[in-house]
Amino acid sequence: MQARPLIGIPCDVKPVGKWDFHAVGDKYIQAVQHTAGDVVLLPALGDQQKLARLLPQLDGLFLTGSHSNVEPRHYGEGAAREGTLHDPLRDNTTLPLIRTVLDLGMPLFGVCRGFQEINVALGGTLHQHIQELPGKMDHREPEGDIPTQYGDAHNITLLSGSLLQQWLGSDHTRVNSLHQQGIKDLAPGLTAEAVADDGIIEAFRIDAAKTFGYAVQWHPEWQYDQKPASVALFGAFAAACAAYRQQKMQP
Ligand SMILES: N[C@@H](CCC(=O)NCCCC(=O)O)C(=O)O
Repeated sequence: MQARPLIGIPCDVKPVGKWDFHAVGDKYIQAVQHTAGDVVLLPALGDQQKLARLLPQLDGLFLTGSHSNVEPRHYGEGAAREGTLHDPLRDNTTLPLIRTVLDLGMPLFGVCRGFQEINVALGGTLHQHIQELPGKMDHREPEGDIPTQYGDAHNITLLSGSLLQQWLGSDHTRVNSLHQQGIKDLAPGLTAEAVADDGIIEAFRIDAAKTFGYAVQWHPEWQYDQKPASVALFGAFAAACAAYRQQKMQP
């Protein structure tokens, strides 16, 4: 039996007691492990990390969400508000890694913070507090238990000609929402695929991606095998990772 693709997932750096740990949320690991391939957690070692030896072993990269924000200096803005949660080691790992895997043609799938990281890595910018902008909705997670927080929160419009419109056979769907940052300037080379009713971009494709290059602002890993958009997204990512591995195995 052919070995499954290997899918890299960069870790967050989170304090546990007095120590920093490199960690990834279980729901991300389960979604990727049950759809696309065997998960390989990538420690957030930033430029200490010599990924050159590891990258050739990988067949896809998945960027998770996180409560931490991308540091504004990465998109040319000043210091964030006092008390904002950042993860500089994750930034220093994912932002260069995004550009490297795109150069390699490796399938890339970003979720929430991962969606924002790809936009920043390719030259875009972010709103830092969407809910404070005139005419914008509050995209932050609702109060309540996990099923409430990850339940459908708002409509998104699937743009004409988008992959999501093709995959779902519809012009709209409903998604969960757990973020207060969002795309302000879409990076060059990204094409919006879906927008919220307030105009916030909720999905984009990476135009120059040689295989799968896609990211969404919501959380498809929640009920990854039940929600049609989740099944479509993880299915397309899985197929791309398998094809990428197959192509690498060619003599
Ligand atoms: N911090 C950013 C990104 C938000 C995000 O990824 N939320 C999910 C956190 C919990 C989880 O991993 O499910 C922002 O606030 O926009």
